[in-house]
Amino acid sequence: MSVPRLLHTAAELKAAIAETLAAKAAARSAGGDGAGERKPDGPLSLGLVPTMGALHTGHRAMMDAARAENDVVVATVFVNPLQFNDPEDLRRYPRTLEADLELLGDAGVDLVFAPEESEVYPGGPPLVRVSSGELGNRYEGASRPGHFDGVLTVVAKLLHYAAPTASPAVSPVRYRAYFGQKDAQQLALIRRMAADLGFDAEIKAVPVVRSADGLAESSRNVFLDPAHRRAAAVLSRALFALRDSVSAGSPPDLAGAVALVEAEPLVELDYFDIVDPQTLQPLGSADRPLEKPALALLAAQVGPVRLIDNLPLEIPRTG
Ligand SMILES: Nc1ncnc2c1ncn2[C@@H]1O[C@H](COP(=O)(O)OP(=O)(O)OP(=O)(O)O)[C@@H](O)[C@H]1O
Ligand SMILES: CC(C)(CO)[C@@H](O)C(=O)[O-]
Ligand code: BAL
Repeated sequence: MSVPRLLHTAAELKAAIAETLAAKAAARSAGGDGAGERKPDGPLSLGLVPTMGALHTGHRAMMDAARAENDVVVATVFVNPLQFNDPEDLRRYPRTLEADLELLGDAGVDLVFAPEESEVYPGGPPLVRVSSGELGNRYEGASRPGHFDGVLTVVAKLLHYAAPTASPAVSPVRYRAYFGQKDAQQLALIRRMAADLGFDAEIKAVPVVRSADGLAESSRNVFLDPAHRRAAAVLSRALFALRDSVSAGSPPDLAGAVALVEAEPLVELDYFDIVDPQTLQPLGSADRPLEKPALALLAAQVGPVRLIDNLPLEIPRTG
């Protein structure tokens, strides 16, 4: 296991990125960069993986994806107050930096940026923020007002902090940023932000990692007691039942999937819908099979925890 370098300020991070890229470039020209599948004569690459810490196997999958594709991997650990609409949720959010650093070291991450709040927001909450627009007001945004403006604002800042700058020694550098498919609306919004505001980073999605009972891994799962944890498994069961009906060529049985969740007394459903994966516009009708690939997405309160989950719905191939 290697020990990643821990940086607390944006200036330290910039310098460490430049240094690490220069070392990779030097190792390459000396003929021993260990680039694996990457072309030794192609551009160097940097992968950024933003997180809020309390890392689990879902985060590990993102680190592994970034490690496999890039010369330098940077993870960030920052519980962003701007995206919390509920102060109690922010106060109790799990913070486990020591264990996180172990996981990140094990995953071969090069640099970890774990800033204080005063580093990211030196003048207090920022006046100017990224607006998530209409796409940020639906689903999660309807239940967590301001959440996605807070997410996009911090992601924009993190993308700036970690952006590799070209130098005579290191030029050019490919820039990739990794986000989990579990937060489907967040992913769609980050893709839109990158396109609409002209960010250089290529946005990469990592599939949802689930535990053996189907529950999507999430940092907040630690707050589920055994009964709520068992009950929460109904969410993925309902998603998979819906996907099976669609794969069989039937109209999506959304009402059936909702009924399955509603039969579980410890689970209080917030929304369950079938949407276009990019625009999150509702799709599908109870009378006709789906005409294009879609996403089933849901959120529910399970005891003290708000859980979200989603599953792609592929239309069956014809012929
Ligand atoms: N089970 C998972 N599979 C794949 N990616 C995940 C999973 N859980 C989280 N991620 C991704 O990890 C990144 C960081 O997420 P975050 O640190 O908020 O963790 P989290 O488990 O989603 O926590 P919580 O939902 O409790 O806030 C996000 O891009 C998120 O989509
Ligand atoms: C992308 C993110 C790290 C921004 O704080 C957060 O929303 C998360 O962990 O999904
Ligand atoms: N992964 C989503 C971050 C949040 O719930 O604030």
